[in-house]
Amino acid sequence: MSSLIRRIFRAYFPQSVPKFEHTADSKPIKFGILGAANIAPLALITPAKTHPEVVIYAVAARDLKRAEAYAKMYGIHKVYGGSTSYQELLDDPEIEAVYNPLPNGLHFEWTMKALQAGKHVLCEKPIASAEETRQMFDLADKKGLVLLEAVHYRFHPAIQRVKAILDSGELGKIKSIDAKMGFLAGFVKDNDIRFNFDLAGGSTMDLGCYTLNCIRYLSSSNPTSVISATALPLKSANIQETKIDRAMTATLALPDDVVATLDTDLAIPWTLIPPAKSIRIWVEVKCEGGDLTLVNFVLPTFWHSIKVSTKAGSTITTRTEKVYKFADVHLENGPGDSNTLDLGSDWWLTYRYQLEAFVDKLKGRSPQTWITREDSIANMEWVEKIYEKAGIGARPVSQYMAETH
Ligand SMILES: NC(=O)C1=CN([C@@H]2O[C@H](COP(=O)(O)OP(=O)(O)OC[C@H]3O[C@@H](n4cnc5c(N)ncnc54)[C@H](OP(=O)(O)O)[C@@H]3O)[C@@H](O)[C@H]2O)C=CC1
Ligand SMILES: O=C1OC[C@@H](O)[C@H](O)[C@H]1O
Repeated sequence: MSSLIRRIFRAYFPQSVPKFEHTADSKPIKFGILGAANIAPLALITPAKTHPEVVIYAVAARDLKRAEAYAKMYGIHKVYGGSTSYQELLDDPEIEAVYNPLPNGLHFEWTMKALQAGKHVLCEKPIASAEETRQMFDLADKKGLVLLEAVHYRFHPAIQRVKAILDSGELGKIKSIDAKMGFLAGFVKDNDIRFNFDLAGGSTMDLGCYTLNCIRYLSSSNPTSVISATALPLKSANIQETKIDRAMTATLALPDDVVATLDTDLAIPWTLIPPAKSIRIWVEVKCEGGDLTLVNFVLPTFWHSIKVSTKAGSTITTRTEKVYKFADVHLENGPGDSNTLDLGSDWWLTYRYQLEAFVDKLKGRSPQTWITREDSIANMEWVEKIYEKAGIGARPVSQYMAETH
């Protein structure tokens, strides 16, 4: 328990760990944030405090007062406010990298504009439609800029350890993968961007992008078909949006007779949750020689558990692993540099590992993990196929006519 509290404390109050000071020579990368977004403190501002090569330099918000209050609260030097503030931030020559945590439906427009302005971009998940994603990476490539979809959980050693166990053959061939992510009702409010169809909301976009990504990552494959997909609409007195999937259940066929299911829910009814399942963020892989379950694959820093059961005849042997930093992990032929084992601390959030990789890429170093263009595009293709199969259609694409040169 004490290490749980210590991890959470250090993750949220990185001032408590040995500090570094930026010097005139250190020339940190100046980041600008588009929007005074709820997620930015956890996903970038706090992780940046322990990265010696990063400074969160500016924030833009549609309302100046909101931008000012946000900047004050998080110690951000420069503020842009008002209806033209996002573009003004992009035009700031001091800024080298832009974090785009806008609603999903605005990712395409503002990432394209950021790339046009010559900025590297860390764009929140789910990145955009598959076709838009292609255009975003084409432009990034053309401009020689870094673009990364913030699929943060993939940068953490816990999921990489799970992948290494599966790839090692210890459990034999994969038969099925079941990935779930959901929140109890009330966590997401009716007016949240996640329940707004025009802003490309829905649980498959918000949570399904993780579960699908996890299925694709652990199986090292893309689905071959969507066998079934059922969307549950949001039943709310305030929202009559039938195209918003409060919840989605989909079954996917994968190569080699692997079957996967994903389950997402932005408002799980309280009565349906037995206490043991109250953390509804897990992936379970059944193999010919045993099973593996990772509980809390998305935010493993706080707490997670990797349970591995191997079968030998009628004997089942079970062990539990926890992997908070790379030094804890056995990654045979693991990805990235040979100094992987030195990377990270047990309190590093997935976002801190992700920031390390983003900066490494930007500096021309070799990141420990990367989410490739192909990975981002394939994930969105299958999100769209799930929506089509469920009969509620893919999310609307942006009306923004991008300059692509
Ligand atoms: N990586 C992760 O773990 C997480 C990722 N996310 C992703 O981050 C993104 C933002 O999520 P979250 O921080 O919860 O979102 P917020 O509700 O905080 O919205 C983000 C910003 O969007 C801006 N915005 C611009 N136009 C609109 C509009 N028409 N309606 C509403 N907001 C608008 C607002 O900017 P302004 O301040 O200028 O008004 C707001 O600050 C999403 O893509 C989500 O999927 C979210 C949570 C976790
Ligand atoms: O990690 C997350 O948890 C909460 C979700 O609603 C959010 O969008 C997601 O990225």
